[in-house]
Amino acid sequence: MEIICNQRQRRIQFNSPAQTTGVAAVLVHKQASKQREREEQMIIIGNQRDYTNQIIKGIILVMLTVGTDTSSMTIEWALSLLLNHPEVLEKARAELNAQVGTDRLVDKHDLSNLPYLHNIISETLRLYPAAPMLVPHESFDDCKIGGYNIPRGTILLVNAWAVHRDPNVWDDPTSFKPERFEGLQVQPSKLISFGIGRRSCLGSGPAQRVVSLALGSLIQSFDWKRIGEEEIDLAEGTRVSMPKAKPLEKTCFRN
Ligand code: HEM
Repeated sequence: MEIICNQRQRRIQFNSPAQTTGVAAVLVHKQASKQREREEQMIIIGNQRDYTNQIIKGIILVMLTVGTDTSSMTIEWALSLLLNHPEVLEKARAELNAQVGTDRLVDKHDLSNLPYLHNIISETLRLYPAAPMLVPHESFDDCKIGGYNIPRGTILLVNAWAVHRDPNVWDDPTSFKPERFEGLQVQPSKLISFGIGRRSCLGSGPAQRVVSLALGSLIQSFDWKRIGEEEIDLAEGTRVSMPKAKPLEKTCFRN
């Protein structure tokens, strides 16, 4: 991260062609123009906060860390669920074959035609939210939640995992049923894998697209009939080892 920031700064210093795509480039570029204006090492956004080198690096590191584990974990859970629900996998494959065909991998233009794939991802995020307790929030005023008086300044955790498995909210909550989302506009307060409100996940749109593309390509590429063997083929001759599908409930939270 240090290297990226320094390199961007050097480019600006030596008047290299401005590259203003990518978060690092945009932030460092803004910093440099303000720097020239104010001859200081900081930029002020909204007169509220100084964005120093350290803060820029922090922002980028947070984006990288919160964006990678969450997405890869969701893809892993989705694969695991598909391995244990071959009928769902077959339906997803049929949708991909019909909408994308078999001579190329899914791309971003296909995503709007793949509702069942989206339902699989929603159902995966419902059963295995990557952030089961979201992130801690602090009440900025006295308030009442579920009949409890919460004083201002209390750290609050939201148990998304429990909301997603609440039988008062979902039918047959512990079963993996992507069909439950068919033709359904889910209330935002029911499916809160990306949080809710002003501090909800900034990357929810891109994250859903990335997960859809990765999962769709995997479904297309795997030689699914051979699951259970020690190794299976991915597209273009890559081989990966593949453990036999195990019952999921042994590895996750319990109600
Ligand atoms: C499946 C993938 C992801 C899941 C499940 C997820 C989930 C979440 C959750 C639960 C929160 C906290 C919301 C709250 O407490 O109300 C959050 C915040 C955040 N997420 Fe994600 N996230 C994902 C991917 C990403 C990606 C790809 C990025 C960006 C590259 C990203 C950027 C952020 C940021 C910046 C915040 C903080 C927002 C704020 O505090 O205002 N996330 N995410």
